[in-house]
Amino acid sequence: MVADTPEDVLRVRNLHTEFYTEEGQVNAVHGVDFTVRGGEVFGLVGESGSGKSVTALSVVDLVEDPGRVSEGEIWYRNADLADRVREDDPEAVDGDFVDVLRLPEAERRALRGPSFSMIFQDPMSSLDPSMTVGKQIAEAVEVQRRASSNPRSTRSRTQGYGLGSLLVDSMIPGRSYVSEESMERAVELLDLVGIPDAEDRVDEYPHQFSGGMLQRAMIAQALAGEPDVLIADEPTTALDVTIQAQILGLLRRLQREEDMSVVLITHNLGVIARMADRVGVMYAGEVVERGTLDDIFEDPTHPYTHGLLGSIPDLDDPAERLQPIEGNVPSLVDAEMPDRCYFADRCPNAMEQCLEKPAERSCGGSDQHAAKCVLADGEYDESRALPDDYFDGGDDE
Ligand SMILES: Nc1ncnc2c1ncn2[C@@H]1O[C@H](COP(=O)(O)OP(=O)(O)OP(=O)(O)O)[C@@H](O)[C@H]1O
Ligand code: NI
Repeated sequence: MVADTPEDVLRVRNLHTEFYTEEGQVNAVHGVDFTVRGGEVFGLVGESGSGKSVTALSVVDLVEDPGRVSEGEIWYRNADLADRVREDDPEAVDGDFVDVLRLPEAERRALRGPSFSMIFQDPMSSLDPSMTVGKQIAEAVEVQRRASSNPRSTRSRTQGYGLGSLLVDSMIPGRSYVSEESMERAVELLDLVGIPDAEDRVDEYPHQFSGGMLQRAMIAQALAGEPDVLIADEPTTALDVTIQAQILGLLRRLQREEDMSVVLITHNLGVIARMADRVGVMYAGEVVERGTLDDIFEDPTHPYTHGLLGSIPDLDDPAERLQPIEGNVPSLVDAEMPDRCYFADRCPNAMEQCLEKPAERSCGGSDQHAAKCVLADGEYDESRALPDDYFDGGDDE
């Protein structure tokens, strides 16, 4: 399938994910919109706590208690799935797209592997230390095989052959089953991700692998289901620079060769610059700016994006320049969230208009370039600037 303009694979709309804690409702993801196209790298960037991971976990249905997706739509393009679902729940289908948030639990879980797959900063969050690397990958292959052997049967899907239930099965001693074929595929996958002597290493345990090799093994496991979308959450943060570059190169190569979309989550704009086709910038649970790599790097609109890019030098204290933006990530506790632009108290360009919550506006430039900021379609007006001490002792600390 060759298309001139890549089609959307994922359309996330107005996503809200909240945690219900003793401190109150935490709005980790608060009205997030973004689109991922076929075969691209979509970068999600933002400071710690901005909601990148929770956004990703919401897509793959791994948000843990006390968290819950409370609102929004996650449209995933999959014609077969759309055909199957249409009859039972026409509301959940739009052309070839299915809103996965409306799928029954088991059906949703079954997407993990063949549709969406996720890798993390710590490979040991995905790998079991007590099982050989090869066997773990082979098991992930089995999941895919079972899924594709019966692609049109809603019934078999709803019985759930998600990775979770499979892992539970395999934990019963003697019950674990992987075919020779799957094991061979595991060797292929280890080879594909650049593990030398894959044939031998397939029988080794995770502790026999170096950090970089473990990361590769986790990627192999994530690829076993031949996912349409691979979500990589800070996949290289824990690695030294050389290995980091290798893993990023690997992800790029795989994304091209396997025609897979990658959602790359990082707080490192260097990684984004090197990898991403399009970018979403997150702040306080929102995507505050999105666009092509050029839009974001050459023509950033939101002062937060400027701040991340380091284009606002801190003249008062050069030592602080390593810290991207002054001030703290705001509280996401619902009751403490102000009814205005969440960035206004840190914004060098805050104006009276910013005391109202900004809607997303088009920035001009590429048609995908948009920002939740009054500067997207207006000029900075010094005469309406908020005084420097406006927020001191006000609704913020
Ligand atoms: N299990 C949880 N319980 C309560 N709050 C949570 C939980 N998980 C995440 N949050 C909240 O959700 C917000 C977003 O967290 P998230 O992990 O998505 O940030 P992030 O952008 O991925 O940051 P980092 O770069 O540090 O990984 C945080 O403010 C955090 O307090
Ligand atoms: Ni995170």
